[in-house]
Amino acid sequence: MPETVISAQKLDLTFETNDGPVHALKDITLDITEGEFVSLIGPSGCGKTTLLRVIADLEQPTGGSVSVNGLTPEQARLARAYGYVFQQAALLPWRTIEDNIALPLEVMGLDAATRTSRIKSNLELVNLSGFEKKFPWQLSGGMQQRASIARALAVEPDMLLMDEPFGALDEIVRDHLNEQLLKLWAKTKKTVVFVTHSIPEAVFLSTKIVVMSPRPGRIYEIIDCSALGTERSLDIRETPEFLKIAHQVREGLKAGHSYDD
Ligand SMILES: Nc1ncnc2c1ncn2[C@@H]1O[C@H](COP(=O)(O)OP(=O)(O)OP(=O)(O)O)[C@@H](O)[C@H]1O
Repeated sequence: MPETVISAQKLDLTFETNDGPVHALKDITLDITEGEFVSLIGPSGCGKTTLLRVIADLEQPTGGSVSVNGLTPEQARLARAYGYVFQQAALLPWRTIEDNIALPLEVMGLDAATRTSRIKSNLELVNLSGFEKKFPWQLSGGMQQRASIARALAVEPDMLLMDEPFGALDEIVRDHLNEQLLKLWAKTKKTVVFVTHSIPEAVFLSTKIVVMSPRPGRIYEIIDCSALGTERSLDIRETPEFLKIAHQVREGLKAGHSYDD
């Protein structure tokens, strides 16, 4: 049996703002097992990013609990259990690609030889070998995101937390990166938690889709995508199985949303 690596139990988070409390997460209970690819999907403001940030110890819940690899989020952060990839690549413009990837490795105190070998192997993984001496601005948006994925992987985390990493890219580049990410996931066997607004992206990538709804942010439905198998090419998007799951997600989003309006 695969192990549960992320477990959220009755998670609640209310932000106190000048306009009053904002109930960002309500009663979130979710288990993610090792090696799963889980997407969080839902309309703007339903708490996707907040949930990811709670897992990453960037926000503190006001109720309930989360464990990551059996640790508290803080312990898991200190143990570098996960790499975090943001919507914008967030690479330092004055550092080359290799120096950007080296940064967290320097913070970890790794020696130069280990740093060099991790930079090399992770740039290979994201098909960016040969670009180590370039600066971020010399790379396309898609390449910059691949570099930021390499940086996240270089610390050798068990899991990747990805907050709309391809949201700012055009659809053709996004399709390509989705295919590459799926290959990378198959190769590295990391557990991935992935925030997206895109139904096709969620269905294409995921083993499980968490449909969320807003005000307060909560889980409306969890949809299993294992019927699509793990070997997926973009052509799969034309198949009845794919369209059926996409329809189910769309219906879930509609139903979850209308609940409030
Ligand atoms: N630091 C904060 N202070 C106050 N309110 C916040 C804070 N962070 C998020 N919120 C509010 O919490 C709710 C959930 O926000 P969150 O960013 O998690 O949603 P989301 O589903 O990721 O949205 P999007 O798809 O637009 O990124 C929103 O109403 C948002 O305004």
